[in-house]
Amino acid sequence: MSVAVVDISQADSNKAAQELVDACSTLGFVFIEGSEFTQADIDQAFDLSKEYFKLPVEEKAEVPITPENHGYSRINLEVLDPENQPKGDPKEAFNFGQFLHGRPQHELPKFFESKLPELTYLESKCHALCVTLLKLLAKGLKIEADKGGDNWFADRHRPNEKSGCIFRFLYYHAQNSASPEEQIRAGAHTDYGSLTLLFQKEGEDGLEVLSPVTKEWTRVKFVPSSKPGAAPPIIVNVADLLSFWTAGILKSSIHRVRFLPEAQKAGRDRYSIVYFCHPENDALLEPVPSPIVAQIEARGANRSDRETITAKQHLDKRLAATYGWKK
Ligand SMILES: O=C(O)CCC(=O)C(=O)O
Ligand SMILES: [Fe+2]
Repeated sequence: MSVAVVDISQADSNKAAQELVDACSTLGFVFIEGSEFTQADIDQAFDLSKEYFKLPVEEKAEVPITPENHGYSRINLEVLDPENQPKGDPKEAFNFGQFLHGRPQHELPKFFESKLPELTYLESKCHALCVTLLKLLAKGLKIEADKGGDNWFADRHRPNEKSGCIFRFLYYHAQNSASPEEQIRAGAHTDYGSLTLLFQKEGEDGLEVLSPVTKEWTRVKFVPSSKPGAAPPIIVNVADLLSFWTAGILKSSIHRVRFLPEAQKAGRDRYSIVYFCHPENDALLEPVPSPIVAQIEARGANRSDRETITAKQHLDKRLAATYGWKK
């Protein structure tokens, strides 16, 4: 099963909405073309990330990761798949919490303090793209106009309301071991929020999705840009809350990062950049008023007798499991 490419700049927004819902309800991963991102934006983001990871560890670790999931995560700290990967993932990361009034609401290493305008620009562009996609998804799910219509998800993702959104730089070190478990760089997992944007570089593939349709691992290969100056198509995946909200119609698929033996042998590094979009903390995870979702609900999914929790309550539970924080 290959990953569909959806052009969100096409004139017929109903067609784009339908294509997006089709991709999100089958593989749960899709390439988005026609966004506002330029190649220069992407280059700027990766340059910043590389400069940071090159710093001495004391400088990177000026702000270590907190239970809120903000800060520097050293190699092997994150355990995404504890059963198969008890040692943790061989990767480093820096997570920026939601940007409000031009900065994340937590301390930053000095290096990032000096880069706030660039970081704010990139983060807000990521959030804006997620809102555009959430509007298309609401359109494709035919959410009733008098219940919020195309804005139903967007109204629960307002940029200035507190949320668990995370902008993340990732660095997978070269590690030239051929053992199969060392090829797995990010253990199999699903994402916690509503939608995830993923930027990867040409020649640094590695992402694999477990297709809910074929039950096989599918490689998400880099797709080059088709328009000069535009960013290459951006990988977007459905995360847990959007799946929960739609009674499983949109698929939050299991994925992982695995280096192929060639990349492993060549001792190649990999950098990726991820934006985890989350709903506002107080958003209730109640079923969306879509006739398509209602049909599934009638068959028993997301039963209404289940307690309705908020996005924040859901996130706290997931983080406690991933980093082993005792809550
Ligand atoms: O680095 C990647 O390509 C994927 C990372 C990922 O899935 C995650 O951080 O949740
Ligand atoms: Fe992920």
